[in-house]
Amino acid sequence: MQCSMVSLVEDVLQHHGKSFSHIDLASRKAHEAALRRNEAAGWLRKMVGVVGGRDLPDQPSEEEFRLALRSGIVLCNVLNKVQPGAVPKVVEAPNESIVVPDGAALSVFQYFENVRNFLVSVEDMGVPSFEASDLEKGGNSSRIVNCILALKSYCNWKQAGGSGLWKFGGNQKPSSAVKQFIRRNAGLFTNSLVRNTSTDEKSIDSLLSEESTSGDVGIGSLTSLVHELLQDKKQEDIPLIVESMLSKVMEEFEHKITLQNDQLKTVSNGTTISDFVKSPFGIAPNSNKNPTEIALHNENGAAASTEEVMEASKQGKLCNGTNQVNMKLKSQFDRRQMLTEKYQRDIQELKNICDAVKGDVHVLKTQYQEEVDNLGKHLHGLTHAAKGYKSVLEENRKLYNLVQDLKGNIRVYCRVRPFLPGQANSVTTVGNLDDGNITITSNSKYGKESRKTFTFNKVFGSSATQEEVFSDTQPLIRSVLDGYNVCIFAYGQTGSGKTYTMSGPNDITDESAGVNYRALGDLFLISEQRRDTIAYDVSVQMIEIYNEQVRDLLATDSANKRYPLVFFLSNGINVPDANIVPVTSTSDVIALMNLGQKNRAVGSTAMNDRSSRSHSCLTVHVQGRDLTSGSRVRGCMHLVDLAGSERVEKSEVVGDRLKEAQHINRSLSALGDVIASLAQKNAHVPYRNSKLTQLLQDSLGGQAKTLMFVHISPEPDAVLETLSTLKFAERVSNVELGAAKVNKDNSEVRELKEQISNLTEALARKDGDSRRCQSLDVLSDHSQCTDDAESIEVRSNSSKKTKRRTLDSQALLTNSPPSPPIGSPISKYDDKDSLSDDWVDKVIINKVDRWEEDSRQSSEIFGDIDDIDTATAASDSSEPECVLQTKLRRLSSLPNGVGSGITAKKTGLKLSNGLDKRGLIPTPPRRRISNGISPLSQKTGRSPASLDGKRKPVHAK
Ligand SMILES: Nc1ncnc2c1ncn2[C@@H]1O[C@H](COP(=O)(O)OP(=O)(O)OP(=O)(O)O)[C@@H](O)[C@H]1O
Repeated sequence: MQCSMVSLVEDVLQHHGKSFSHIDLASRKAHEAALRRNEAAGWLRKMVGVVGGRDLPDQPSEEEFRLALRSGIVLCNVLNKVQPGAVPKVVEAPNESIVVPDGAALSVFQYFENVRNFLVSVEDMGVPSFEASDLEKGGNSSRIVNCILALKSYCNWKQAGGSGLWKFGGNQKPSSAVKQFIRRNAGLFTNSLVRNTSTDEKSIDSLLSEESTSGDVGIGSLTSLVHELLQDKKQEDIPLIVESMLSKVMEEFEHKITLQNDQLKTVSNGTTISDFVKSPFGIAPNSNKNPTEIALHNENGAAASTEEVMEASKQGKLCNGTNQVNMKLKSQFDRRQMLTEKYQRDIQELKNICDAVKGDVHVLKTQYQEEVDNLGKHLHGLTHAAKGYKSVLEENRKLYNLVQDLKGNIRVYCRVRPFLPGQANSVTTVGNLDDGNITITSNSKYGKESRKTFTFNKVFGSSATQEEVFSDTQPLIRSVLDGYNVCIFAYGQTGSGKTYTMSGPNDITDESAGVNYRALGDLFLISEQRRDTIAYDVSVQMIEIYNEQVRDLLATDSANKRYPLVFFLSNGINVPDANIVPVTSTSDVIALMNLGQKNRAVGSTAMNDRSSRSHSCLTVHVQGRDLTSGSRVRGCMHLVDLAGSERVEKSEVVGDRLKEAQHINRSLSALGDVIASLAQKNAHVPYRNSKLTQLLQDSLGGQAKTLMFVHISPEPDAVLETLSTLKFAERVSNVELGAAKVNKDNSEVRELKEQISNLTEALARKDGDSRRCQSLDVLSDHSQCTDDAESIEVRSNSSKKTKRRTLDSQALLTNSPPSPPIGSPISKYDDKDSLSDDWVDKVIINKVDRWEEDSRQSSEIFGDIDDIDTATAASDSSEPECVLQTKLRRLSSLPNGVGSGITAKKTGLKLSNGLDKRGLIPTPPRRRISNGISPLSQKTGRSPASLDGKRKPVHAK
C-alpha cells in the first residue's frame, strides 16, 4: 500500500493541532513487528509440533525466525497440514538437529525446492506470498510473517467450514491491545468506534495487513500508535478524532480500490503478458538480467506476445520455476482473455441490439411526433370550433333574449334549493343542468324511471350563490332607473327557497342577502353614479296579501297594519293608502325591510319552520329628473315573494293554518288562470279573481319587464310538486306581454301639467268658496292622477255599467281650449284680477268635455272590462265599512260625477251616514262660479264629486 497508515493518522491528528515528534515510530514499529512475528511463530510451532518446531523459539528474533524457516521444511509441513498434498515432496534436512547457517551450502537445490514449492502452492491458494530472497539475510521478514499469518487465517477459515469466499485479512480480528485500549478509554465514543469498527473492520484490517506486507507499519504498530495518541486526548475529542481517522482510511481504501480496478482494466484491454508477468516479479522491461525476462521480451526489446512466451517456454528459455509460474499465469490470462473476448462479443451484441432498439425508438418517436402534431392540429381546430360554438351560443342567447324582450315574454329563471341539513343523503330528482335546461327524474308508480326536461331563460343549480343569482337579474333591475316598470316574483312549493332568494336566510349577511337588498343597494349605487346628470328619488312600500286582505307591512302601529287596504291606481301607485317611505341609503332600506319582515305573517308548518303565510310585495318607486333636459322618468319595481303552494294533507295544517293555506292555494290558482288566459291571448283576463292577480296586473298585463323565479326542492317526495311547478313555469315563459315601454314625460307635457296645477291654485285663491275649491281640488287631483296613462272606473251614463277606461291626460290637455300659452310665466296668472271666473270656468268645461269625449272613445276601443256589479260582488261583503266607503268615495269623486249614481244598495253597503233617503249618495249643490251655477253641472248635469270636505292626501302618511 502506497500510503502509510501512520501518516494518515498523523494527518488526522495534525489536523487536530497536535505534533507527533515525540512519538518513537521506529521502536513502535519494531514492537509491532515482534508481536506479529511471535504470533506467526506460535502458530507454526503449534502446527508442526514440538519436534518440528524445535528450531523456532516461542518469541524469536527476526533473525531466528528467518533461519528457522530458511530450509522451507517447516513451511512445507505446515502447508501440507493446512492443505494436504499441497507440497507432495518435502526435502528433509540430513540431520534434524542442524540448523543451516547463513551462507552454508545447502545440498543442491534441496531447500530452495522446498521454498519454491511452498511459494507456488500458497500463491495457487491465493495466499499472499513472499520472495525466496526474503529468507536470506537482509530479506523482508515482515512479508514472511504476513504470509504465515495469512496462512493461519486461511486455516482458520477452512476449519470453520470454508463457507463463502476466503479473503485474506477478512478473518482477522482487531488485536487485543486495541480492544483493551478501546475498553479502557472509550467512554462516550465507544459506540461510534465499535460501530465503525464492526462495519469497516474487514476493510481496515485488510488495509493494515497489506500495509505491513509492503513494509509499512502493520496493525500492531498502528494499534499502539492510536493507543498512544489517544491516551492524552480529552474524552470529548476522541470520537471526533477517531471518526476523522476512519474516514481518511476509508478514503484511501477507496482510492486503492479504484487504482486496482484501473489496473485490471488495463490488463483486460490488451496488456501484454510480459507486462502482466513483469509486474508481480518486479522486473524492469529492459533489464536483460535473466533468461525469464529475456523470454518475456522479443528481439526488439518489445513486450512478448502470449505466443512468444509460449514459444520461449517450449524452447526451455524460461527457467523451470518461472516457467511453471508463467504457464499458470498464462492459462489464467488466457482464461481472462477468453472471458474478455466473450464479454466484448456480448457487448458488441448488446450494442447491436441497442442500435436496433434505438432505430425502432427513433421510428416510433417520429410516428408519435407526427401523431401528436396531427392531434395538436385537430385540437386547435376543435378549440377554434368550440370558441366559435360558444360565441354562437352566446349570440343565440342574446338574440333569444332580445326576441323575448321585443315580444315582452316573461323571463323565467329556475333555482334548485340545496338539500337542507338532515337531508344530506337523499337522492336528488334533479338530473342534468345546463345553461337553460333542467331535467327531472321521477319514478312512476310501477318503478319505471322517467325524465322530463324543461327549458327556461336560466337555471341555477343548488350551489348557485345569492350573488350569481342577482348578477343575472341586475340588468333588469337597473332598467327601473331608465323608467321601466319591473316585476320580479318568486314562485314555488312551500319550503323551496322563495324567501331565501328574495330576502335571504334569517341571519342576513353581505353574502347571503337576497335580491331585495341587493337590488336597492344597486339602485342607490347607480343613482349615485348618475348624480351629475339625473336626480333620483327612491321610495318604497311593503305590503302583504294575507287571507285575501291587503296589509301595510311598513305601518308602525298594529291597528294600522291590520287595516285592510284597497287597490286603486293613483299617481302610478297601486295601493296609495299604504305607507310610502322615501329612502336614500341601503341602511334605510334594511331598517324598513326588517320592519316589514317582522310584520309579515309567518307560521310553522310540517314543511317549513318559518313558512310565509302571505304574499309579500316590496315596491320600489323611482323618479328621475334629467338635470339638463328636465325630462322625467318614473319606474316602479315590484319584488314579490309569493306564499308557497302546499298540499294541505302534506303540510298537516288545521284551523287558521288551513284557512291560510286555502287562501294561498286559491290565489295561486287564480294566478294560474291569469297566466293561462294571457298565454292563450284571451280577450278577457280574470285579474280580479284574487288580490294577488290584481297586484300583479300591471306587471302581467301591462308593458312591464317581468321575471319569475321558479323554485324547486330536490327531494324525491316533492317530485310531483316539482313537476307541476315547472309545467306552470313553462306556461309562464310563453306569455307575451308586448315590448316594455318607458315612462317618460317630455318637457312640453310637464309644462302643461305645471300650468294646470298653477291655474287650479290660482282659481282656488280667487274663489274663497270652499265648494269651488273642492271642485278644483278634484280636478287638480284628477290632473295629478292622470299624469300618465291611468285606469279609473267610471260609470257610463248610457250603458249604466261601470267601465274601466284608460284616459290619456295628455290628449285631454292638448285639446283644451284657451289655456295660458306654453311657457307663459305663472305669475301672470297668479294675479287674481287678471283671471276672470268665466275664463276659468271655460277652461274647466273644455277640459271636462274633452275628457268625456276621450272616455267615450276609449270605452269603444277597450270595451267592457268589468261590470260594476261584478266588481262590487267580488268585494268581500265582510270588508269593513270604512273600506267600502273609501271605494265608494273614490268612485263618486270622479270629476265628471260618474260615481255619483252608485248606490249603497248596489254595492251591498249599509252606509251609516252620508246617504240620501233613496240610499243614493247625495248630490252636492251645483258649483257656482260667477252666476251661482257650476259650469260643470251646467254642462254635465251631474254633481262633480261628493267629498268629505277635505282633500285626501294621495299617498303620504
Ligand atoms: N339556496 C339556498 N341555500 C341554502 N339554504 C336555502 C336555500 N334556499 C332555501 N334554503 C333554506 O330552505 C329553507 C326554506 O326556505 P324558504 O323559507 O326560503 O322557503 P319558501 O319557499 O319561502 O317557503 P314558504 O313558501 O313556506 O315560505 C330555509 O331554511 C332556507 O334557509
